[in-house]
Amino acid sequence: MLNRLQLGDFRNYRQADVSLSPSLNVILGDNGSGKTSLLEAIYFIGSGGRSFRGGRLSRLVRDGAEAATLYAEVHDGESVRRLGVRRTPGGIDAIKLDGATPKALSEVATLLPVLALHPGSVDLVFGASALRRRFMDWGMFHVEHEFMPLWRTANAALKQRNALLRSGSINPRELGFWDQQLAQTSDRIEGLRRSYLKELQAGLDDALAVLSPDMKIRLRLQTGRQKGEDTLAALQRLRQDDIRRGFSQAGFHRSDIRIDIGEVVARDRLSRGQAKLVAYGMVLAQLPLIQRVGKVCTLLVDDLAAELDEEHRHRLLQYLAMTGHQTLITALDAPQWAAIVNDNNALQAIESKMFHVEHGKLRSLTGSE
Ligand SMILES: Nc1ncnc2c1ncn2[C@@H]1O[C@H](COP(=O)(O)OP(=O)(O)OP(=O)(O)O)[C@@H](O)[C@H]1O
Repeated sequence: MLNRLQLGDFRNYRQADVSLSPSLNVILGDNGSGKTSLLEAIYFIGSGGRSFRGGRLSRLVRDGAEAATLYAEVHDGESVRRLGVRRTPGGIDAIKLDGATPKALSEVATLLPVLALHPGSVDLVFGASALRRRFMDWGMFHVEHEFMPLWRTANAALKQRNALLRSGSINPRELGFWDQQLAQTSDRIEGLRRSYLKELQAGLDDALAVLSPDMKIRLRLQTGRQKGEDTLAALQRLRQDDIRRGFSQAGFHRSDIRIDIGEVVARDRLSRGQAKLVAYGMVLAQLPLIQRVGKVCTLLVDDLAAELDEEHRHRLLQYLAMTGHQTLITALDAPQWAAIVNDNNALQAIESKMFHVEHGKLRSLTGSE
């Protein structure tokens, strides 16, 4: 979990230094004050340099500044690790972990597992398949040791096969070799994803039992292949079409999570509000899986009041109070937060910290920092 975060020239923050509670952290501030940016900084560190809101990453650097700097003290269960990152508008140009220099921020992404519930989360239901693939692969990356090396091998095979398809002079034996490589690694990834989705389903059932007890959602891996066909057979069936298009149409990179409600595809049936609950449920379903391998997640919850009605906000907070993961949650002001917490005894019992942010200046309302 994240103990301490320092920011320099990140979005509208010139400087910030914050010591976080291991349980609940409430960030209060008006619209445009810097609440989301704080969550975004944490997500950036934990996700290997991504943002959960769209837009160009070059905009993370404060206007007029040369580079944004982020420094985090992360408790990884055994000791405190110190991570520093510098990002210029052009990209990350320095990383330090306990004095050493990792090659990429993604190399240290196991350090701080972060999940976010935010206005874009609903895209897990309505958005493109790539988002759902990334979502399940994120979980496997944290819980399944074999996954990352396997994914890298599969990705290399995919690149080689695609390059060959586009080369204009295709040696059938060489293509056959890459078919085998891509098919073998894809089938193994598919096996891991199927097991992962089974566990995720159990977590989703638990989360929805609190969030929206009447909603029964089923998750299944969708491969896009014909019934009874394995990846190698699909690659061979699609070979001529792949050559014409210049890319591979079967493999690990085409899987998707099919989300059903009853017998219907959820995105064709659910309202936007219901889809948000499903998406939140899916994100929360990752928490127990991460916990099982001895890790603690940092959960970022942005703009809850704008996202859910009162009843579902209440239910979500009830669930969060049960999870025991480090949470940061934003709200406009103390009365709004009080209304959100309302009579939630479980939440009131949690040791929390409260912060206020105004024009990129953060101050603690509970501690001495
Ligand atoms: N690169 C940048 N340099 C300076 N300011 C920036 C930069 N990028 C965004 N901002 C500004 O930072 C401010 C904080 O934005 P942020 O999204 O964190 O606000 P927020 O408190 O979450 O607001 P809301 O409640 O409206 O969601 C905004 O005024 C935004 O215009």
